[in-house]
Formats: sequence, C-alpha cells, structure tokens
Amino acid sequence: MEDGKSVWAPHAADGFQLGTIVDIGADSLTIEPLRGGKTFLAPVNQVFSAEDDVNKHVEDNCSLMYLNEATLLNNVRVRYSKDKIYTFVANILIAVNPYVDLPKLYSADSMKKYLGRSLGTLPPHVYAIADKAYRDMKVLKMSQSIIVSGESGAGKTENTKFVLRYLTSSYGTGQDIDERIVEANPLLEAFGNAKTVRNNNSSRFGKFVEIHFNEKNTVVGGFVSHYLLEKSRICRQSSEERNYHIFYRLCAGASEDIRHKYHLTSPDSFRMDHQRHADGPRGSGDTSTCAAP
Ligand SMILES: Nc1ncnc2c1ncn2[C@@H]1O[C@H](COP(=O)(O)OP(=O)(O)OP(=O)(O)O)[C@@H](O)[C@H]1O
Repeated sequence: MEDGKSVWAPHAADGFQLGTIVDIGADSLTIEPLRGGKTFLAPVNQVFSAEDDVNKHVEDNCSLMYLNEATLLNNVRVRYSKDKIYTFVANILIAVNPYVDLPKLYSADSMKKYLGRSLGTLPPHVYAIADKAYRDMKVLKMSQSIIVSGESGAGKTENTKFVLRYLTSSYGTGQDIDERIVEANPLLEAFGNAKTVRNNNSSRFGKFVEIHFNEKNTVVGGFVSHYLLEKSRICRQSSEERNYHIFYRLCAGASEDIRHKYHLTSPDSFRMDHQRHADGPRGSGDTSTCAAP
C-alpha cells in the first residue's frame, strides 16, 4: 500500500469505505475518505488495497488484482446491483439473495446452457455447481457433495431446490421419479418450515438430501434425512413468529371431514399459536397449498 493510492478502510455502517492513505504510522494509517469528511486513523490490518476501478466487476473473485475481504465484498455488491447474484471464488459459489423472482435466470433455456460445461466457461450459477458435481461423479465414479451454508434467510433452501430441479430435469429419466423428488419439498416444508423474524419460510430442521444415480448416470431416486427439528416451536413461538406452516394450511384448507376429526377451527382459537401477532408468510397461500385431501 502506498501513499495516495485508493484503499478500503473500515466504516461503521457500510463495512468499508474508500479512502487514500495520507500518513503511515507504526500500527495505524491516516486515511482521508474519498467521499469527503475528516481524516481518521485505521489499524494497518484493517485497511486493504482497492482495485483501480471499483465499479468494475469480475465473475470470479480470484480474478481480482487484490483479493481481500473488502474487494470481495465490493465485487459481490457491484454484481448484485446489476442483478448478477452469483459470483465464484474458484469452485465455491457465493449467492446473494435477490428477494425478487428472476425467472430468466432459472429458465429451461438457462438450464440447457450449463449442461456439460466446465466451471468458469459460463457466468457463475448454481447450475454450474450442480453440473460440476454431476460430471465429477461420472468421471471419478465417486459420490459428490454440495455443501450449502449461510445465515437464516440467505437462500439455502431456494438454491438447494434449484440444484434438485437441475439434476432431475437434466439427468433424470423423464419419468415420475424426477417430479417426485422435487415435489417432496412442499410437504417437507409444510411440516418443517415456519415464519420467523428473519425468514417467512425458515427451515427449522437440518436436511441431508441424497440424489441416487444408476450405472448409466441417470437419476433413479432420492432420500432426505432430517435432523434437529426445532420441536419447541410446536408449543411456543417468539412474538412475530409462527408455528409450522402445516397447522395454518390445515386450518385454512382441510376438508370438512378432517376439520371435524381434528377439531380444526381458526388458528386464533389455539393457544399454541402466535398468528394473531404475526403476518402470514409472504405469498405462502395457506389455503391454496392445502388442497383438501
Ligand atoms: N435465488 C432466489 N431468487 C428469488 N428469491 C429468493 C432466492 N433465494 C432466496 N429467495 C427468497 O428469500 C427467502 C428466504 O430464502 P431461503 O428460505 O432459501 O433461506 P434459507 O437460507 O434457507 O433460510 P433458513 O436457514 O431460515 O431456512 C425465500 O423464501 C425467497 O423468497
């Protein structure tokens, strides 16, 4: 880092801000913020070199001239502002939750584009990761795992569903089993997902999803193991949160027989529900998702 060169320095609200170094001390640097304001001191280990053009973005963070926490975040931010929610870090994929539907991004045409294509030859996408796992399984003849991690509401559940949809559509037999694997999700989510303050459709259990392939490398089945279900939610929820979706869906859409059999009335009349304090999950459609059995 040199005097007068742009750097990323800590910012209380934004994480990092652009500035220039005006003085170099033993453990700290004096930074002049680029957007104006007073100079300030920042610890040396919290100041990072910035790219020459901070508005330029790259598909793989490894292609940045300087790869550090600040340039990585800035690259992901610039891409997100252009609706590019995926960014590679070599063969790891960073996904930012867009909170809006991007149908073109996940269309059937988009799926076809990623078939058999090496990582990095097309823009970053969860389909590229799914295809890489598939090809590695085929070539190495070994099981492959995709680990999806992130904080609540980050988009793990949605991206896992895109992977399942990609593998079953692209490498399925075109038979009933492909749909059954994907269609198990609404059922699992009904019993294991609930509205929380951070996510209207929060998975309250851990999931290990297996997709099984035969010797011809086509999908022949799947298996979902679940663990650590948050059982306490059944009797108690924090304010602004809800019980599991199934409860409201049954109250809203079950047939007369079932309503009578299980004494179902309005959710408001049950003590183990905080519905009256919480809004329903955005777009979850309690009635439409519980067609009378
Ligand atoms: N790629 C995406 N496109 C559109 N909307 C998305 C996408 N990813 C996530 N979302 C939206 O964000 C919401 C939360 O995402 P999701 O349920 O996948 O988070 P999560 O990481 O699984 O959270 P939790 O750990 O609480 O289960 C989704 O219900 C959906 O509305």
